[in-house]
Amino acid sequence: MAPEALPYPGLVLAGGASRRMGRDKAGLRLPDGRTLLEHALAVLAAAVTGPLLVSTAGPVPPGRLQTWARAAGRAVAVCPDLRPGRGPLEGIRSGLRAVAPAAWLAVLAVDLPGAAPALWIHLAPRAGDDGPVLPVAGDLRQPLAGFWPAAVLPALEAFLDQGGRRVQQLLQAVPVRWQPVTAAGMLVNCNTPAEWAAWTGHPAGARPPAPGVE
Ligand SMILES: Nc1nc2c(ncn2[C@@H]2O[C@H](COP(=O)(O)OP(=O)(O)OP(=O)(O)O)[C@@H](O)[C@H]2O)c(=O)[nH]1
Repeated sequence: MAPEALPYPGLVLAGGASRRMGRDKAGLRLPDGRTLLEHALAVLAAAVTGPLLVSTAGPVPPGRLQTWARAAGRAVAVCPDLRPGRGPLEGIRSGLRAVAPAAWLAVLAVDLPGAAPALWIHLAPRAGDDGPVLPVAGDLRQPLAGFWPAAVLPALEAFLDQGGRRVQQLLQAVPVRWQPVTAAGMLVNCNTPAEWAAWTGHPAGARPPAPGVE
């Protein structure tokens, strides 16, 4: 892990249906042979020192945890959605509950292949933060790579219980620190086969981006 790694738990969001991609995004392979999930686990393992969780829609086959632990370089646990099929906010809710009483959870969606550990170190929660700390590069806001606080859990639970799903809608109702970053490639997600082809054909797809994010 990076020397500046932060003392928080980490959660990789990997419970989506990947409808637009047409196959499970978590299993897509980067040019270096690792799956997107293995890559995401290695990124969070370098960024934070706390327990690592994989947020899934349900239980995972036996043996999967060992593969994930090898990728992370330390133990990994599964965090199944308490109520599956409700989108990434359900994964974050289930993750925040699983790591209680931790004050902060480092979150990374599995479909963000450009994210690097320096992003979380740049976003590090500060005294006075009482809502998610999330990156923005120009017009590109990325709510699924950053820090989510336990303090947001009551609002998040109420939002989900009322049938809310859209992350942007929740973020209008809670305080957010949008932290500017210049490395926009860290925030780009791959949802479709065309976006994936564009990413893996890009030189940055073959290696982690440069560590600086400011
Ligand atoms: N735990 C959990 N993660 C989810 C869920 N839905 C989406 N995610 C994750 O959230 C991130 C963003 O997902 P989306 O692109 O919005 O949805 P998706 O289901 O992956 O893809 P589409 O079916 O094409 O919309 C990805 O890392 C997904 O794995 C869910 O219901 N539970």
